[in-house]
Amino acid sequence: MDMAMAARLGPLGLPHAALLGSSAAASTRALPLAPSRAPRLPYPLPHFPTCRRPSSSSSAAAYAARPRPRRGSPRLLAVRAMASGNPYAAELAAAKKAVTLAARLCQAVQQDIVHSGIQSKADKSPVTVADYGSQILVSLVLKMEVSSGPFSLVAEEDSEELRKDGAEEILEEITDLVNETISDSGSYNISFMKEGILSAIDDGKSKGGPTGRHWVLDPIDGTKGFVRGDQYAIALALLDEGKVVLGVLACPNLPLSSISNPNGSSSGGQVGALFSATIGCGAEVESLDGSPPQKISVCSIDNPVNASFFESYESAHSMHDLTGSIAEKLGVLAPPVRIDSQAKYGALARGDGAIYLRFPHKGYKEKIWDHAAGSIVVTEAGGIVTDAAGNDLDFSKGRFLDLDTGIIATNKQCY
Ligand SMILES: Nc1ncnc2c1ncn2[C@@H]1O[C@H](COP(=O)(O)O)[C@@H](O)[C@H]1OP(=O)(O)O
Ligand SMILES: [Mg+2]
Repeated sequence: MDMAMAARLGPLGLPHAALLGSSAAASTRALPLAPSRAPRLPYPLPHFPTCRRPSSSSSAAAYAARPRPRRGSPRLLAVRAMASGNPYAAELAAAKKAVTLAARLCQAVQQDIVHSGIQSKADKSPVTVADYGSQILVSLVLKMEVSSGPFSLVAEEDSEELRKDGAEEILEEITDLVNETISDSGSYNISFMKEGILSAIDDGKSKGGPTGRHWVLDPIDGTKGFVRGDQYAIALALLDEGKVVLGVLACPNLPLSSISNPNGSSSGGQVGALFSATIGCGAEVESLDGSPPQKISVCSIDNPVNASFFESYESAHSMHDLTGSIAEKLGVLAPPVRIDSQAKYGALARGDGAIYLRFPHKGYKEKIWDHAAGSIVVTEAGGIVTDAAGNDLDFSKGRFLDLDTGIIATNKQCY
């Protein structure tokens, strides 16, 4: 970086040199573990038939007549979208449905990991199952719910490992878990064979780019937090002509009430938050169990002395010494709040804290699925998300973000 650039004031009113400079230690406040919830699915699961369409006419009639939640057809949803003035309302409804289903699958697996103590062993297969399972569910639900135009999904996983010899058992587990989650939800009378499961994963191979529409998915953002039994998110966004136009963040372990005061819960300790935002329509939060959405906005703190700031729980993901130093220069007095995943963007968007600082170690390339959903949730809540040089994040360049300076999210007063 040249001296002229370093001398210019950057985000947070600091010179760029201060944003990219060196260290100061800081004490931390980590978000306490979310209260555990009873698993909704056993794991590992018993094996189910891979196709469960009812065969006899009487069981078919009973199956068809079972109580199911009401949902609109894609055409009806599109009409509602136009009527409500939100041109992406159908996509938003589909996105919420997709991540809610994926969150159920992930919660079941996380409960099993935590209860069995698997996280202390080298066996990563439960995480793998949840990662793939989440991506498959989101891919399948989007394809079933959003019928207009070609389907493009930029997502983290592909099926290469699952197609290798020796992966049959884990593929069967994933297939069963996906089918069981769909069946339990009561939303669809359908189940999938292994080939359908593999191709749903591979739908996520899109390269994205500046033209057309692309869904962007991190099936489990914050894998480390997921394995620890802590925070993680299912993050889904929609790009239209290179811009993020919609984002949803399912945060199954995030308290519904503010985490700025972990002892002062106002919603009975309920966990499981679903953040959503559509361009020009603001941001909302609702419970993953289906409470009505409520508008959210970033906090109005204008003096960093009164601010708290978020950063990665993992020091391998963001340089804690650098962020500590930036916070010190800003005059922030509170210790950092360290939590995993894009749950940080959600918490910032509803005003739980004022600043999120992310400075990965040199050489790390940020992927678009790690910021697309979170950034629109924050900007639609009235906040700002830029790189450390003050540039907007550019999601139109393919699977990676073209930046190497770190990311800052905050409200307009502190920026
Ligand atoms: N070395 C790294 N530096 C920065 N981020 C990383 C690194 N390794 C993985 N990540 C990603 O950082 C994100 C989590 O960041 P945070 O620390 O804010 O929770 C995840 O997307 C995680 O990937 P993954 O989604 O595979 O877990
Ligand atoms: Mg991620």
